[in-house]
Amino acid sequence: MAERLRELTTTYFKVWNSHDQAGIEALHSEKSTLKDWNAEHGPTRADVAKGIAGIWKDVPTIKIEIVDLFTSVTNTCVASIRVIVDAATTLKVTDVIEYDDAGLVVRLDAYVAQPKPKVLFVLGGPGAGKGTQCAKIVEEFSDWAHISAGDCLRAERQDPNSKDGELIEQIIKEGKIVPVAITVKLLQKAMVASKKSCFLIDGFPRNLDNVTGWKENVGELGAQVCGVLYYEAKEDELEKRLLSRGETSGRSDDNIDSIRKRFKTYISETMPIIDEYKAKNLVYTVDGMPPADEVWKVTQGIVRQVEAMPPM
Ligand SMILES: Nc1ncnc2c1ncn2[C@@H]1O[C@H](COP(=O)(O)OP(=O)(O)OP(=O)(O)O)[C@@H](O)[C@H]1O
Ligand SMILES: Nc1ccn([C@@H]2O[C@H](COP(=O)(O)O)[C@@H](O)[C@H]2O)c(=O)n1
Repeated sequence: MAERLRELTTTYFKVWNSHDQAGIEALHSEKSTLKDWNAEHGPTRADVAKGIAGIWKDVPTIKIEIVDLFTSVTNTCVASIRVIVDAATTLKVTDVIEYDDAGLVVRLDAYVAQPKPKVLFVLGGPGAGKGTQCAKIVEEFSDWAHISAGDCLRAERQDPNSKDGELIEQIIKEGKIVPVAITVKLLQKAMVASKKSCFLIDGFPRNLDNVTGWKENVGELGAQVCGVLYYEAKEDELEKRLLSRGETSGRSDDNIDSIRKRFKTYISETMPIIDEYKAKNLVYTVDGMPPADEVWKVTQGIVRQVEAMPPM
């Protein structure tokens, strides 16, 4: 039975790829249905074939590749397939195909996997230019949203109804890291609200607790982490930048005491995380010392590279 189902299914996709309407009709039983994420055809084979021919007409380049076939003692074959729409678009689809005793398709249900959102973590010392570069990215690349963990926490602190506001304020002033249960919830809320497909998660993950919290709450099912965009700059330059920003930012941590505490936290808690990602070859290191427009040229190239990565 298993071998027969494999043969029938392989033949089915061969005919499908030849875009032969009469050929595909002949592989369906007289009473046959087809349902996918977009449409429903049947209950006759002529109607199903007409529906499939409509897809070929709309997308003449469309092809299907079999990834895997699953069989059992039933007369149903589950096919994991790749639907190659064009050079830029491939869909991961699972077809559940039920055959009759004559080997004709009586029912085909197709399910599409939603591509996972792409994520770039953005790290670097305080004042390294993360926010400045992220703002440029979202201006140039329309699929991307900039979500700053620090901004999320500052907004939460401002919310008079938040039970975490006071704790966040104390921790930010001390240059320490807020428990991830608070931060990751805010990040997820911002991701959902943005309706974008690619995310710059700025200032995260800052420590091991952040890494664990991301894995437990978002994880590999929730996002495709494409790497870490890491801005490297010297501490004395960063101190100058932050003191200058502090003249107008109104941030309670842009003062010399908090700045020094933030550096300490960065060295002891964030650097080891960056090193871990480096060991996994996931870090795009950018020299953050030159003027912002020069840093941008490098940043731009990296985002293009990440955009070109196949979705998972
Ligand atoms: N390449 C650069 N050269 C000089 N100044 C810069 C550069 N990039 C950013 N700045 C300035 O430095 C300050 C800090 O930049 P920015 O806010 O982008 O850093 P950040 O890494 O997001 O900081 P934080 O982690 O504290 O939020 C800002 O006043 C910004 O205008
Ligand atoms: N993952 C994070 C990010 C930030 N914080 C706290 O916010 C402060 C400001 O962050 P910026 O990225 O805007 O500089 C930071 O010093 C931390 O106190 C955090 O706890 N967790």
